[in-house]
Amino acid sequence: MVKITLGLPKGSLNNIKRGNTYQLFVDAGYEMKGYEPEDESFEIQIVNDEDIKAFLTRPQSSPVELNRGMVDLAIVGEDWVKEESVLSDNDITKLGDLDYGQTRLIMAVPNDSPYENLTDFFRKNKNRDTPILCFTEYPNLTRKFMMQNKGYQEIYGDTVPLVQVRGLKDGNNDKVQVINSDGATEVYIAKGADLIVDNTQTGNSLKKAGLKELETILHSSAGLYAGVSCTGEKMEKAQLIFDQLYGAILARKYFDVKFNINNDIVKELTDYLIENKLCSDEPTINKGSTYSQVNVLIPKGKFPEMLYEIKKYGASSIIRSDVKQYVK
Ligand SMILES: Nc1ncnc2c1ncn2[C@@H]1O[C@H](COP(=O)(O)OP(=O)(O)OP(=O)(O)O)[C@@H](O)[C@H]1O
Ligand SMILES: O=P(O)(O)OC[C@H]1O[C@H](OP(=O)(O)OP(=O)(O)O)[C@H](O)[C@@H]1O
Repeated sequence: MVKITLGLPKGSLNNIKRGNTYQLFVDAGYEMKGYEPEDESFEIQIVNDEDIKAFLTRPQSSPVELNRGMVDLAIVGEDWVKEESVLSDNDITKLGDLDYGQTRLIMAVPNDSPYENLTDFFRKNKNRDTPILCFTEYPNLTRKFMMQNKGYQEIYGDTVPLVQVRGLKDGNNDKVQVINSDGATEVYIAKGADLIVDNTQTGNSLKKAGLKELETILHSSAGLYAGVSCTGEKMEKAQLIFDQLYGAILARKYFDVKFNINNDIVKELTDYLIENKLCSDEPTINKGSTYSQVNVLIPKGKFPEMLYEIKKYGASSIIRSDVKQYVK
């Protein structure tokens, strides 16, 4: 089988508190070396799947690498895929969402600012002499968002805010400037910026910096994305990897429950479980001489309700286990 190259994220998406990609792979049945959080190596070994060649990648670099065929597949936040594709179409295909790394990209100002939203901000700053400064790691999305704003259009028409990425400048409206930040973005307000655009998750960083949200630009979470070089057999393999990862994600939401019930009550109980969606398709029944063992897969949140009800049917020897994989 052909080898597939996979970019695995460093930073927040491999942080035990924020988005533990390493644990996801372990839960999905992959044996990994060199990707333990805070002890990552540049090359990562997936010991029990030699068809995958994995590299540690900064999420903000993954879209470029996917677009240029440097990696076939990558786990990356949707925010970075969108930041990369603002100016031109890309050939990145989303295989699916992985249900972690949830953040919002927001625009923020100091807590004591008088602005209600970005339109209000532009209107109230209409006559100032100095340029409006906005710092962000996402200059493309920020500029696009500003240009779509009603207040911006009223004052600056279809001019393009100046974007500066280090020495490189682009745009024709130097009254509104979007400047690239490489991190610790919220601190720029204390240093004189008017606006920042940054990710928020718990809201702690904004609170610490004394900032409030003015606008939400987008919601993001981690996903598995395929690049231009991921075709044919590689795409088939990519799909299998997604199914395996998603199986582990789905499994986290379910319990595997077994219990014994008198044979006389099996029919009534089966109807109850199916009607109340307390099993996937139907309960598995293992019939004995007097008692049957019933086995169901149920969403975790439904367990207390089910326990209460099956006790009324006389259930005994109730066993609840975690599920490692659930591929529907
Ligand atoms: N606090 C957070 N919680 C969960 N996910 C986050 C958080 N901050 C950023 N992310 C997501 O993690 C991905 C990586 O973010 P990004 O590379 O900007 O920062 P980082 O994790 O600090 O990495 P680095 O230290 O390499 O800059 C992005 O897709 C982003 O949406
Ligand atoms: O809402 P919160 O839970 O506080 O998370 C949001 C913070 O997390 C990220 O920063 P990170 O800590 O990765 O550092 P950075 O700003 O240097 O990228 C992001 O850029 C925010 O600053």
